[in-house]
Amino acid sequence: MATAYHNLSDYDFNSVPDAQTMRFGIVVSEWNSNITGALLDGAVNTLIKHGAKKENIIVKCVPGSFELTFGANQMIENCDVDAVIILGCVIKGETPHFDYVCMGVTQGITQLNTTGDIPVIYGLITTNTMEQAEDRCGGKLGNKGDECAITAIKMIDFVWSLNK
Ligand SMILES: Nc1c(NC[C@H](O)[C@H](O)[C@H](O)CO)[nH]c(=O)[nH]c1=O
Ligand SMILES: CC(=O)[C@@H](O)COP(=O)(O)O
Repeated sequence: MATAYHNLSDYDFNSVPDAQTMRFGIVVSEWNSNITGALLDGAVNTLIKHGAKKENIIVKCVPGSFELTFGANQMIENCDVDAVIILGCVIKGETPHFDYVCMGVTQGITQLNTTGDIPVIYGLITTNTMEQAEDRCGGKLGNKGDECAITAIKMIDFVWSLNK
C-alpha cells in the first residue's frame, strides 16, 4: 500500500508494548540532515511516548546512508541494545548512483537481519525529490521515524516472546 494511503504516523497506540525496559540504538546518516534530523526526532519522541528511557536510547551518526550498515553492525557488536534503527535519506540525482546506494543499504540491512539476533529496522527514505522526502519526515504523509520506533518496539517484544 502506498504511503499516500497509509500515513506513516498512524497506528493503534494500544497495540504497542511498553518500552520502558527496552534499549535502542539509532544510527543516523548526516546526508540530507534536514530530513534525517526530523526522522530522528520522530523516532526518539515516539520511543519515549511508549515508555522508553532517554538513557536507553543510543544515537550515533555516520556520513552517508551507505555507511548505515557498518554503523548498525558496530552498534550491535559494541553496545548493549535490543534493536537498532537506521535512518537515512537518499534522493535521486542525475546518475545511477542512487540505485547503488539504495541497493547497498537494503542488502546490508537485510543481511544483518538474516544473520543477527538483534532486529535492525529499515528507516531509509528513498525518493525522487526533496519534497517527497519532506512529506515523509513529519509532513503530510507522516514521519518514517515514528513508524520505525513502533516497529522496533514490536520486534523487541516479538524476540522476547520467543525467549520466554
Ligand atoms: N547521494 C546520497 C548519499 N551519498 C553518499 C553515500 O551514502 C556514501 O556516504 C558515499 O558514497 C561514501 O561511501 N548518501 C545519502 O545518504 N543520501 C544521498 O542522497
Ligand atoms: C544518491 C546519490 O548519491 C545522488 O544523490 C548523487 O547525485 P548524482 O547522481 O547527480 O551524482
